[in-house]
Amino acid sequence: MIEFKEVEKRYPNGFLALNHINLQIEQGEFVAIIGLSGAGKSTLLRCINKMHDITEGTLRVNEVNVQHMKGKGIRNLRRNIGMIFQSFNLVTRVSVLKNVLVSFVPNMPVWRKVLGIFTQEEKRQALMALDQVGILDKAYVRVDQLSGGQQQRVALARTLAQNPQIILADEPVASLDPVTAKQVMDDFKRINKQFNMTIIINIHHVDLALAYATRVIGVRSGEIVFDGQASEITEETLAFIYNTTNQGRGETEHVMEDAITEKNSFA
Ligand SMILES: Nc1ncnc2c1ncn2[C@@H]1O[C@H](COP(=O)(O)OP(=O)(O)OP(=O)(O)O)[C@@H](O)[C@H]1O
Repeated sequence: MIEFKEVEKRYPNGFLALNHINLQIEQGEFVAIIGLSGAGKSTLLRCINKMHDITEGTLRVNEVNVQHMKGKGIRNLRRNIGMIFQSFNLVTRVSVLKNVLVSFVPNMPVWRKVLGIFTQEEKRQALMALDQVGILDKAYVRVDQLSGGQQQRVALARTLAQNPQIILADEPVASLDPVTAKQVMDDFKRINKQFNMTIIINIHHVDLALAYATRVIGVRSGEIVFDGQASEITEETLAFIYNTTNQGRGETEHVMEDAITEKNSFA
């Protein structure tokens, strides 16, 4: 379980990116985090695996307090939490299989790391992970010869080989075409069901969020303004999350007004 209690994240420059975050995510949930650009989605996600440190409150992952973790504790936390990025983060000049085998490196003795030697069991696990995302036939192909969707699947296989309980995905389909994006979301859904892995995705495509996630968290200006089932989301809720109602004046409106004022001052 992931548990935020009154969490705040203030960046070193003083900017308050997260405020009053109270959240419990149970093992096996499929959660989509939505909100405007700059709302705090990535910050929220990256606090979970300690890529960012929270500045107030408590954050626990499987009952363990994350903010006091150091060295080995952080490595153990990250072994249990896979992370997927929009940019795939693969080594493109080497084979798909080598990229997946890298997931075993944190557990390897130094001499094996230096020599890049992997056991038969590690190779078997890496190939199984590739099979789970449907690209086993690409195992010996160089990553730069794959499409964007295939590369994201390699990234997913690398995370799966690590056998985590939780997968955090930061805009995993943002750079993919709609059909490929759907295929990658299908992979996430299948993995979520098959292995009861918790999946938490930051996503700009609201239609995909509603179609795939069972729970949706709406973030606006660093605060959670919606937390519920995807089926509960209405047009009004979305307008509120995305700040397009009369309830709040969005930054866009200010910018538009400033632009009009500026234009008139030149008239
Ligand atoms: N290192 C940093 N120092 C100061 N402010 C930061 C830092 N990183 C992010 N921010 C600010 O924190 C806010 C939240 O950023 P974050 O990246 O979490 O938003 P987001 O909702 O993920 O946006 P996007 O959808 O564009 O990725 C933004 O206003 C951003 O400018």
